Amino acid sequence: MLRSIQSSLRRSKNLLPRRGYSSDSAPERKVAVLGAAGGIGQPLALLMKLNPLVSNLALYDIAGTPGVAADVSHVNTRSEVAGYMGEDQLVKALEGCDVVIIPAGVPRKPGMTRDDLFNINAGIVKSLCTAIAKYCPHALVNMISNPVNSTVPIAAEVFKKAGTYDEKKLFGVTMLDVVRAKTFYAGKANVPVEGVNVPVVGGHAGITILPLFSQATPKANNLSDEDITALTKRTQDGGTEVVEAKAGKGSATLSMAYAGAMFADACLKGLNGVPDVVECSFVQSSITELPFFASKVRLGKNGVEEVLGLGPLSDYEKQGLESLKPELKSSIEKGIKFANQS
Ligand SMILES: NC(=O)C1=CN([C@@H]2O[C@H](COP(=O)(O)OP(=O)(O)OC[C@H]3O[C@@H](n4cnc5c(N)ncnc54)[C@H](O)[C@@H]3O)[C@@H](O)[C@H]2O)C=CC1
Ligand SMILES: O=C([O-])CC(=O)C(=O)O
Repeated sequence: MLRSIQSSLRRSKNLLPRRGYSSDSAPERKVAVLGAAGGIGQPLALLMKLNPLVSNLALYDIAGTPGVAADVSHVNTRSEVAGYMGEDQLVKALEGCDVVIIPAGVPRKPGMTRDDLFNINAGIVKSLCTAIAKYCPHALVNMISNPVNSTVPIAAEVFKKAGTYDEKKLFGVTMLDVVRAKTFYAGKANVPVEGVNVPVVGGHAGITILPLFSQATPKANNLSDEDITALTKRTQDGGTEVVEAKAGKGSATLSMAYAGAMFADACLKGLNGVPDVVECSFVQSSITELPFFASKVRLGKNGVEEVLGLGPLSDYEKQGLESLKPELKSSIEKGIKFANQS
């Protein structure tokens, strides 16, 4: 069973190392999941337990982690698993971490925007990042908690205040937008999804999510302008599609855990010196006038090695880019303001 999960993950996109070393020679890497007992946290914990690049897996939450950790720890893979519960144990969870993944916070219910989560999640992210600055200031931080367009700027401000900010080490996880764009494109273009690539830029909410289908590979000649508009809208509304289908029981958890595990795996590969690891992420950026922006990023031994440019855009995408800027700008400013006044 494990073999078949691992080989299907390997087939789907190299969650396991491709080259350079086997799991026996992979360096020690500690990964923490903060919010590990939640809807995303639990399957993400399992997927990180399946990743042979991880040697220590720390599962932290305000409640429920002993059970999740005991359960996941029985899986016969490389990493040692430990559960930590409550603020007193946060230091132990964070000490020595190479990568910290944060899916802590409340999810949406039907009718809510991601920004409606700000009031609760901003405080959670702020306090977790304060602890990260103290106990593992050099870790790569993978921010999943929404609204990502604001929680990443909050994290940056907290780290700046603590004197530990390194823009190469802070990532908003927008991988689920890429996962969705690939799936929807493959379905519409009728091509095998395994070989599909679609960059998604901008941010992670509604129209700030801008999939660049003009750059999708393999090229599909069977898609009309209407198809591209529909694919764009479906990618932008993918989160809402799941929120509505779950009808009050939360938002995407399983697909998010998959996307989060893929992104953390890319970060670990970069840290380990695997060349040419490129994924989309919401990072500090100068490719537009906005201080944070999602785009393709090359990952390396220090985190972000290079923020890649947008590449050629279609007229439709150029329009989308201009339309998203005011909303993204105000979400970024909201995060910065919160971090500095509270
Ligand atoms: N970036 C993205 O693409 C996506 C982001 N999300 C976001 O991820 C977040 C989590 O979603 P779910 O796992 O579905 O929610 P959930 O409610 O199932 O789980 C959240 C977990 O966070 C924990 N938590 C709350 N405060 C905490 C704190 N101070 N320290 C540690 N843990 C804490 C809770 O105890 C709970 O176990 C939400 O904000 C959601 O909007 C969800 C899907 C996609
Ligand atoms: O839609 C939500 O609230 C959760 C999320 O960010 C996503 O699924 O993309």
